[in-house]
Amino acid sequence: MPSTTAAPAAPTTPEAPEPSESSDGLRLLRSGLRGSRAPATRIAGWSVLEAAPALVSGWVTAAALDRGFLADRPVTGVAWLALLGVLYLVRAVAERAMFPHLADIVEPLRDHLVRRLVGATLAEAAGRGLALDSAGVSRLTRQVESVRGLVGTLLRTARPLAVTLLAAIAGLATLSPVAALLVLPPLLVALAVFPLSLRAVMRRRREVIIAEERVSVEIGAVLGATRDVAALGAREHAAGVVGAAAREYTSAGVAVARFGVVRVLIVLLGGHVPMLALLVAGSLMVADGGITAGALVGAVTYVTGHLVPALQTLTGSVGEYWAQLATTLARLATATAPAREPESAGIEVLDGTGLEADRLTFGYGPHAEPVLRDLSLTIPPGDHLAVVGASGIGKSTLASLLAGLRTPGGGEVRIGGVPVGEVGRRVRSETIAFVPQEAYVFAGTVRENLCYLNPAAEDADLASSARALGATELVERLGGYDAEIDDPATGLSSGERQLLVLVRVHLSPARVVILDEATCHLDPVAEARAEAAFATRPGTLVVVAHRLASAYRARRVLLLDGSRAALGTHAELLAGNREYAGLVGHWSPPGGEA
Ligand SMILES: Nc1ncnc2c1ncn2[C@@H]1O[C@H](COP(=O)(O)OP(=O)(O)OP(=O)(O)O)[C@@H](O)[C@H]1O
Repeated sequence: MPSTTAAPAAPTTPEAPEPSESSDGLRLLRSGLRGSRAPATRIAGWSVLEAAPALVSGWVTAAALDRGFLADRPVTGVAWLALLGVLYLVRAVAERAMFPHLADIVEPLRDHLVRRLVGATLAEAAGRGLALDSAGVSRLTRQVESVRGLVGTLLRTARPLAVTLLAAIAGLATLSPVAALLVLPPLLVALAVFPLSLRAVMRRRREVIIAEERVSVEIGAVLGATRDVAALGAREHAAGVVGAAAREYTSAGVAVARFGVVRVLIVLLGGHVPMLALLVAGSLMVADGGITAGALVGAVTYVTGHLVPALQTLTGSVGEYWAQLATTLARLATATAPAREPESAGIEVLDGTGLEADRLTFGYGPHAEPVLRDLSLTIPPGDHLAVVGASGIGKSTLASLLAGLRTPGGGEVRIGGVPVGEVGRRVRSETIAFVPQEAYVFAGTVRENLCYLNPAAEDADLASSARALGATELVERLGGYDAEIDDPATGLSSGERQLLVLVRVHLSPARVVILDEATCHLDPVAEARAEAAFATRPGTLVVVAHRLASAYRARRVLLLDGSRAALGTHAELLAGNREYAGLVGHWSPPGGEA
């Protein structure tokens, strides 16, 4: 996908999903389950067989007692119980038969989420002109795996639980309506209270998950800055930051544990109170002949064998799984949502495209040593500047600051006299094209790829840009402008992808082009041709150079050297700057390019 510019990336601090995010999560789940009707119907069919023991267990127990053991016919009693045994075998077969259909729901869901996630991440990288956040993708892919696992687990626990509850209630109501009247009211109240309590429990469980993440983020930040922590004597500060996160985690865990009492109350109300009512009122009714002893024991079987365990599972593991699922889905929904335009559009008209860096300071992290410190620089419209310096000195960082992709810690970057962060996103992306080393070509036609930043481009413009970049042969080899590029990752070499992206940017309206090692996979001749094509195109060219030739070709060279910077022509720097002369010497081994 194209490389262009946009607003700086927001920090990714974990936050509790808002209710709207939760419903976004549910919508995401629904969209992932949309094609699952057929396996769901098959699972429902097997669930009927699975429900058989829960449905008839009370009936069979009552018959075994009334017609068998209590009527002095033990063989009949055993035969009834044997029938129950057979039904449990049937249930085992049904559960086994269901597994492939569960996979038919869970695996397409996973594929759907991964597709959404990768698509959104690519679109984000293309829209912001930033390198692909592969660490973020892999973190979110783990969350997709966790959704897949949780949905599978819920299908294996919550589904049979619902089936058992319904079957046991139906069995009890038909076995003894009187016993059902004793059991159902408190059970239904408990079932009605459960969703209300679940919201509160879920909120607390989410807080635990978020607090846990915060602990790992803080530990990661401290571990990543151990040298700075030691150098600045900030051990106590670091310990305090991690300690605060750990305390937050502990208190969130304690709050969840306290809420465990609600779970006990629901099981007590829905399971044990009916049980007590059955034992007290039922024994009186047996004495009166209102209910047989077998039916009473059958009713007790429904309560102890099915309803109490179902309530325990519902308030325990199912609630836990659901809380985790809702949290993870909300995160994924946020991560896969299409990027929203900022409310305020920013400045819409630029008075010129001159770039100014004014006392620019930037460090990765609030306590990290700045990569750039107090750097001032003016790049007039039409300039051709090469940025050079040792590896890791901050060339790419400067390039992304100039493009407005990062927010400086101090100072500012202006374009046309306006702080680059205040320029509207559309205007900025039309004015500045930032081309990173990683070239994004998306699946689609050659034309769609080349015209992404200039959809109105005519064939003549396309041909002219392709010719200027030396990409005509590549376009022909791909089958022309309307040929499909099915698999850019494997069907094109890195150099070919870079060439296509360079044509795309050459064709764009951008009047400031920043090439951040965007030609590193081209051979020196192709690279020279590409730079010449941009240098002769109207506008400003900034090249983060990885070969001496780029500096040699540029009108001016900026040498970054730790906290200092030197600016001049290649010849001026070579004559007057020892570091630059050293860099040129390092760059130009005997017989090497220059
Ligand atoms: N996202 C990041 N988080 C933390 N540190 C970073 C990040 N990106 C770069 N750095 C560090 O900032 C410093 C400057 O990096 P930068 O990529 O700007 O250097 P560079 O001069 O472009 O290097 P190279 O020539 O190797 O590409 C390096 O020490 C690098 O490790």
